[in-house]
Amino acid sequence: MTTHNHIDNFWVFALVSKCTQENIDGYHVPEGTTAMVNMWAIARDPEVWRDPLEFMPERFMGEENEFSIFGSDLRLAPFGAGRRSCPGKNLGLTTVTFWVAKLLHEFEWLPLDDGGVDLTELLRLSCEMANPLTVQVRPRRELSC
Ligand code: HEM
Repeated sequence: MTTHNHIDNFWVFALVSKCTQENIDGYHVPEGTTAMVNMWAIARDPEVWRDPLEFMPERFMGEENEFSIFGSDLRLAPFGAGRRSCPGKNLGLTTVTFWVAKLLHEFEWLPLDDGGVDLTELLRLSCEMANPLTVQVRPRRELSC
């Protein structure tokens, strides 16, 4: 199913998950339909996020701008939502900074060419790098086993 509007997508998800009706915003949704949330579109919608294309990490700070990572605020759902949301979210949240710090601390990351990092996107089921980043990784110290 395609939707003409990403806000619709937002609501389609909420309604389909209740499985109570077949006609949503003029679209016929047959029973058993798998509905995907278009997070890419939601994240770029100025009706959902102020200046969506601006790099503003502070938008996620403070109570006023706080979003729920636990699935009740679908503007951002890094761990999914609802009953099948990620059971590892607390482990992920508490350890992801550690893993990134560990990788930077233990290894030197060198580009394979001088082309820089190409952030061109390739939108599939998730948003991938169109040209994968290839790097050479060198341990910063002798590894002991
Ligand atoms: C930053 C780290 C992580 C992110 C961003 C992440 C994200 C996700 C997402 C988006 C889903 C799909 C949820 C849905 O279908 O609505 C998922 C499912 C799942 N995740 Fe994670 N995850 C992370 C870490 C982990 C960890 C550390 C574990 C286990 C130790 C884990 C175990 C699972 C499992 C078992 C599912 C399937 C749940 C189900 O289908 O009922 N995840 N995760």
